[in-house]
Amino acid sequence: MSLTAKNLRVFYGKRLTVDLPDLTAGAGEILTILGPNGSGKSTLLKALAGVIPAAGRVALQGVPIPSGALGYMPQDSGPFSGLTVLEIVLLGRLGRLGARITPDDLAAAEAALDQLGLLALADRPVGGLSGGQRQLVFLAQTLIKQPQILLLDEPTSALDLRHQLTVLDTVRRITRAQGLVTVIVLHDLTAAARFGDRTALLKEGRLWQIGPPAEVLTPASLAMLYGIETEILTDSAGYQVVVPLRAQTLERNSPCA
Ligand SMILES: Nc1ncnc2c1ncn2[C@@H]1O[C@H](COP(=O)(O)OP(=O)(O)OP(=O)(O)O)[C@@H](O)[C@H]1O
Repeated sequence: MSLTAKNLRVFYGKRLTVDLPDLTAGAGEILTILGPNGSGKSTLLKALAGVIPAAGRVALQGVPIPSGALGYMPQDSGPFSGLTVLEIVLLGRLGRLGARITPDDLAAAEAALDQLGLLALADRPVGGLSGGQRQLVFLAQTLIKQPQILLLDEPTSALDLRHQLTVLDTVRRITRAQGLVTVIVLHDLTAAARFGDRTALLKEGRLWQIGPPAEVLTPASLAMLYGIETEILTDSAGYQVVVPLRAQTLERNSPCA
């Protein structure tokens, strides 16, 4: 099973924001998407998820992605209702919920909450949670869909270090065990090196480099992409650790300037 995108192009007005001739991600693989602010990462993920208009073709095994096969977690999951954590997570099964919630639905929701350490919050209104807790709740909602394709936009941006590890470990375990195609937008280069099988570097909406993290996350590529000097170390498990040393001066015409 593989996810393919061919000639994917997204325009905001007249501006070509994402232009990707060819991108493939395989089953059991985690593809991380990296790039500076404004380089088009979220737009690419939205186009893959089909939530914004895009030219080109996105397919799972050669056919359009069935909606039930897709688990997409956007960067912002608000606005927040008065629904409880359990209710929000159950909404992830909306496509399968019948006229009533079955014991299976409840068991699946509780298992997803338990997996992310959220069971104690089950009856709390989601609007009263911290940003990190809400991020975990919406991840649980995405996972309970049991999708074949997992598209996660900065899923750990609000999380403390323990929860970052828990979430990325969980996502990796599920990806491997269930043969999911997982695409994650991240800003954390070290996390991308540790949890990604391949890394795609986006530059001004184009796929600038793609490959195993050890090949694409080099001081030279990071200097060109982000305008930073870095040192790349290796941790005791053999993963790269990217240490930012200093930033070069931003150019006036950089995408985020
Ligand atoms: N709805 C929109 N309408 C018009 N332009 C948009 C819209 N959303 C994003 N853009 C622009 O498209 C470009 C890419 O935005 P996108 O959010 O995809 O970048 P990103 O790489 O995810 O950035 P970040 O790292 O800051 O989240 C930016 O220049 C942004 O200003």
